[in-house]
Amino acid sequence: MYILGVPRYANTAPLYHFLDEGDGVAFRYGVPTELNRWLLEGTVDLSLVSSYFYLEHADQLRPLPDFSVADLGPVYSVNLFHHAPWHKLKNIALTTESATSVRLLQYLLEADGIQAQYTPAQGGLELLERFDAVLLIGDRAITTYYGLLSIIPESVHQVPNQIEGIRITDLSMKWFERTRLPFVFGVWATRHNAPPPPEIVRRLRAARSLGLGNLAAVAGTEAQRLGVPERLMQHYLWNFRYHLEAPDRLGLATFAKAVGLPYPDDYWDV
Ligand SMILES: C=C(O[C@@H]1C=C(C(=O)O)C=C[C@H]1O)C(=O)O
Repeated sequence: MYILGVPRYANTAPLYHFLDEGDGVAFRYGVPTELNRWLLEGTVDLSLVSSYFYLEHADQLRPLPDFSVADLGPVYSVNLFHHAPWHKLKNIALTTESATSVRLLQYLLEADGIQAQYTPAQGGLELLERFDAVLLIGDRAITTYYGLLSIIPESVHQVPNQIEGIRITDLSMKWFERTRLPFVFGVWATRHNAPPPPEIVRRLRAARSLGLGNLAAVAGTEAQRLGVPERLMQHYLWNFRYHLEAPDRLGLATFAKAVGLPYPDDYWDV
């Protein structure tokens, strides 16, 4: 049985919604930090991994050439929630689900000359009683944001970045303001010694085509699962870049350089 590591997030549903288990393929669900670990351990064969984790373990992992969770500008689900202004942040609670966004946050703060203390913590906005800021990603970031919004704005230019004294800083937007590049949060990888079977990659690509071609159906399912309006989920999903195209690779290379890691530029030829 070939085991696929599947994220538990709405943001990857367009890739998996139309992918069937069976015919030699089984799913194992987890959050990015779990998937990262399982891929390295060998308990999954092909998986989404955090881009930062991939860069750190490029001696052992090689990505598919054309799969990513990336975006240009806002992502809406990698959010720092905080009361104090960005430049005053000292004491930050970090999601335990993410490798990439934790490193991205640290980079962005240090680039602005801010030295903060970081504490892994589980929870949501209640952590703001003990910390200056809390970093959330994925479904939790989306539902937390939605919980603060009293209306869904008509235009993206009306999405508030401060609600009832809580500031919402979108880390991908911050990255864009600094670099003018896309940000790659996740790639799909296998271990060096285990090339991806072409038939599986073909199935993944076919599922992605169906998912993106039928995005309203995918968004409908995910909106219901998370209890958010379909219109919000549709916009959230069509904003992603799922093909690791040249601008995304440039963004990834720039992130590697920013965090002092080599960028291998080495993908499976599949
Ligand atoms: C954009 C997101 O991307 C996810 C974030 C990841 C990370 O930060 O390590 C890894 C994979 C992505 O699916 C998100 O969950 O909000």
